[in-house]
Amino acid sequence: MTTSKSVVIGVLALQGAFREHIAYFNELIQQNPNDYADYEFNIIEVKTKEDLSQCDSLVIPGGESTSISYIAERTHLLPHLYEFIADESKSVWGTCAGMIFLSRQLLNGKLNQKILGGLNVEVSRNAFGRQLNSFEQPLDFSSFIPGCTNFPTVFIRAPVVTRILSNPVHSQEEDHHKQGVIMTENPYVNNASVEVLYSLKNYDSQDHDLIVAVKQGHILGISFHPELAGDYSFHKWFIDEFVLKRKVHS
Ligand SMILES: NC(=O)CC[C@H](N)C(=O)O
Repeated sequence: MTTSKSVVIGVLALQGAFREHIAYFNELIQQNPNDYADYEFNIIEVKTKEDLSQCDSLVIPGGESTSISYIAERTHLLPHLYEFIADESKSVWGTCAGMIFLSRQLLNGKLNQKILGGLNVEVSRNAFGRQLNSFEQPLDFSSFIPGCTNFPTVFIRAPVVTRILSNPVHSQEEDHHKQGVIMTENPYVNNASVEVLYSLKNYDSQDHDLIVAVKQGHILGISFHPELAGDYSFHKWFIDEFVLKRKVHS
């Protein structure tokens, strides 16, 4: 008899679209029994440090990054989140507000908003302006997700990555003297290199590219909401390329 390996994926359940992520993971695991025959998955809500301590992987959903930060602080979860994302045997995925929460520097944070660090990037919240508060666009992610040529992305008051920060940290680039710029208080610095997975090309009036998906070692950050796409490809790729690779190698 073979015993299956237990894998726990936690979804931070303080605020935002955590139920949708949990449903997507459960459905895709059910629909792909052959791929996951060796594993027993448990997808759990994370609200406390006890929940977090069970997890091999953590997903931080979209929602409102200020609320997620304030609740994490009020419930004393922040130091445990700092520690979790610094553990490179784990995998971490932030979507939309979750990516904001994982950044090392935030251009337009709210007063006392905290960020976890982990991704050596600068992020801007609500970066698409009023008329594009929310939009949907099919994108070709096949350069990193095999066969995923037409993923229905949903952007809702979405952030973008405005800068890749250098490593080690140079204090002069951190702009902490500028009003509204928030820096992480987490001492952890991710030493893997930041890979830009996807940019929207020539996006604004000055033809800038807008970075909407990045990977840095064990951490993934994306600007949009894959748990509203009606397509499990992104969740499957996260399990296959992040969760199981880390789990197997740890
Ligand atoms: N859909 C989202 O997660 C929006 C993010 C939100 N604008 C924030 O700042 O947190």
